[in-house]
Amino acid sequence: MNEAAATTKKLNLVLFPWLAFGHMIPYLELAKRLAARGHAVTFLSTPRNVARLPPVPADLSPRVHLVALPAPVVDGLPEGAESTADVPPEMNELIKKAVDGLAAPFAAFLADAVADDGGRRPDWIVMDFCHHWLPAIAEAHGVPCAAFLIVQPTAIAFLGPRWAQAAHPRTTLEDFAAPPRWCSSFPSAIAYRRHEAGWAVDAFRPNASGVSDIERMWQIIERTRFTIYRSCDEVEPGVFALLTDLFHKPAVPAGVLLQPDIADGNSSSRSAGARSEVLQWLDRQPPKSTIYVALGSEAPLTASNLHELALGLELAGVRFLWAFRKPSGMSAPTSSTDVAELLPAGFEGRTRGHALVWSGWVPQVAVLAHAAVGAFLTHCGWGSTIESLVFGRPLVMLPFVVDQGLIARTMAERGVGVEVARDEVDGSFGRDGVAAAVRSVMVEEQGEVFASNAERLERVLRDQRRQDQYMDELVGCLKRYKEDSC
Ligand SMILES: O=c1ccn([C@@H]2O[C@H](COP(=O)(O)OP(=O)(O)O[C@H]3O[C@H](CO)[C@@H](O)[C@H](O)[C@H]3O)[C@@H](O)[C@H]2O)c(=O)[nH]1
Repeated sequence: MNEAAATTKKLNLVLFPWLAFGHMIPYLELAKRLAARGHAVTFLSTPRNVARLPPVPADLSPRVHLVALPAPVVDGLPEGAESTADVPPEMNELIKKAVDGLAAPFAAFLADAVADDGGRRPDWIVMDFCHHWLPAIAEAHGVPCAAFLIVQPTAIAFLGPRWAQAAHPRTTLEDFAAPPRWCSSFPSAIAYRRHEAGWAVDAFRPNASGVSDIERMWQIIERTRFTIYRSCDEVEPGVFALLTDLFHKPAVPAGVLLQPDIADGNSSSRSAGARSEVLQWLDRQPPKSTIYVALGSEAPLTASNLHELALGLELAGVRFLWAFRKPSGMSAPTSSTDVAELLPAGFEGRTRGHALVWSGWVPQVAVLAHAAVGAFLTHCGWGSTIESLVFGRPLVMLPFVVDQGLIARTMAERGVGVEVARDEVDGSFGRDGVAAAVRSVMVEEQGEVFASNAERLERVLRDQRRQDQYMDELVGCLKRYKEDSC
């Protein structure tokens, strides 16, 4: 193909995320950006997940095909459970078994697409961390694969490639509480705390799905041509060069993948009543007066953690909007009375007037875009952290599992927030620590430093031209690496 034809050629891509909405949504954002550049995308999942995805804008929908593979039956998985949102966190391994059960339907889908002479042959398959069986199927049909990982790139470097684990084996909590030798460019503070490191220890061990998470990820990175990440050098300077070096494969940024119209708070502030109720409450609060509190759905909070958090917010004496989730192991609150029962006695009465505890879905991006929000108390999921940075909201950080501790350390190093003080060994925290962290960001003088650092990063990340350039460069890689395997 000559150079001009290669530049204009439109690609046909298959995107296949992990069965979790925190993964499907950024994959859909990637799909939309590829479709906006004229490429065709087939988005694979299972029937209930496809039905629950947000709609694709009409101008892009002709080029984004949502395809539902039949959901496999997995022993122990409740009927209709097709994503991590449908099961308690301890059942996530069964969702991985469900992913593995998609190998045969995927093989049939690919054989059919490759055989089709109507132009459905994929140029690329882009997959998530857990589809370790997929590259072999794709190789048999001569279709190249790329990985798209939506956790923090710094955390992937910290967990390291296979050779690093062989050369410097890590098995204990202490091992993961120290900076790895292969990340000498990291600030020394970037490591798990002992109480968070159990997640990393477990990730290196085979789990109920039969394969460890790290083994899945290593195979994906090793057997694909390059790895795409949801981040950019402005957020994590130097990490892409480090990852390319560590894994001997190109590590390519996709940018922050935040929809500009949502980013401006438009589309998400209309529609469903529950959404607008939260935003209407924010409309009545003064500018930058309110801290938004949300700890994701996976945080292993205990009832006592929940009380200390509540009492800490009360003690801080600032306005707050709390996207309330029940601690795992308890049944989900269905009414405001249920929520009140999970909170300290009298809490709602004492905070009414300057706080809203909301147990339904919160339009988080629109909330973070709202002028009344001054900071975000977060579990440091990568999606939440990026959303906060794009709107220049400083962070009060309470990380628990996966990459969250490493994200918190990275953001503290960048000066955009502070962690809630915790016991180093058991991870417990108290109301005084919560109140001190909230006040240091929302009330005290040093809060201005966090806010101005966050605003500086916001300005850089809102440069849409730069973000578009990341996507154009990614498309360039898809074209280049299709011809020359790397
Ligand atoms: O009421 C809600 C609840 C969630 N969200 C959205 O849901 C996403 C949550 O994503 P994230 O912050 O990444 O949280 P989790 O899904 O809990 O995070 C898991 O996945 C992340 C990768 O995305 C990892 O970094 C985390 O460690 C892991 O726990 C965000 O886009 C939120 O805006 C809402 O809009 N409203």
